[in-house]
Amino acid sequence: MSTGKSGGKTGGKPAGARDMRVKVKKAGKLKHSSQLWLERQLNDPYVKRAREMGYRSRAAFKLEEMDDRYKFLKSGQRLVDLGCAPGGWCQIAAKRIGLEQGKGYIVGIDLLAVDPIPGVDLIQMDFMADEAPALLTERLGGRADGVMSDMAANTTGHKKTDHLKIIALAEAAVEFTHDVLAPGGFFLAKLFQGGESAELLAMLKRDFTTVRNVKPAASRADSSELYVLATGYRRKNTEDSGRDEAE
Ligand SMILES: C[S@@+](CC[C@H](N)C(=O)[O-])C[C@H]1O[C@@H](n2cnc3c(N)ncnc32)[C@H](O)[C@@H]1O
Repeated sequence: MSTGKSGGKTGGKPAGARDMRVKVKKAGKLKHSSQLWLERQLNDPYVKRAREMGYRSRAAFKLEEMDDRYKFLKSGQRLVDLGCAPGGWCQIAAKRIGLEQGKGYIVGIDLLAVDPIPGVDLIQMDFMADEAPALLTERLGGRADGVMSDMAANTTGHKKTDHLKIIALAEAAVEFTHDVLAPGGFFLAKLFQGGESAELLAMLKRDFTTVRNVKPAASRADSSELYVLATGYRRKNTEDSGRDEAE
């Protein structure tokens, strides 16, 4: 397993960013944590850059940067985006697979409503709902070339609980991936550093040619957020294996 630190200092600035910190005065009923959040947003060069470039989230830069480095997004791919709101990853992926030129397909799912993105098929639903995997599979109408998950459950502030919640989401994403991914496909998911990831990573190493941990520069340095990128899917899909056994 290699840890791909994609260039530069993690949580650094995008090219061309200037220093001019904004401080938020304690206003009325604003809680201290909200004040800090607002201050961080106002001073975050990626937030500013995302606004300038018309990206819906600073997360867009994470996908852009990971793909610049590992080149897993390709023209004409069929992709699933789990936890897609507000749509930054969909925007980047759409450009890179040529969606506006009629190439490829993206289906995204989120608990939250997402404003339409040209060509992207959007579903508002809990991915953990029993019917979600079947609905996504039906919309895909065939194998996927990549499954991406940036899903993050609301944090409780309790580190261990938060880690277990994100692992549960990632495990469900892996299970779904086994049902839909085409041979050679990729899986990209958000994880957080912590003990429980080891088993998940071992599972992925069995089924993919290459498994990497990636911390893009746009991922805040003070966060334990980490992505796992698995490429070269080599396991037979559950559906196909079942068919083989029956034959
Ligand atoms: C960090 S945001 C994703 C940002 C997105 N990649 C972008 O570029 O705009 C995480 C998303 O995961 C979604 N999410 C968390 N749990 C989910 C679940 N069980 N089903 C569907 N979406 C979920 C949240 O609603 C949230 O919008």
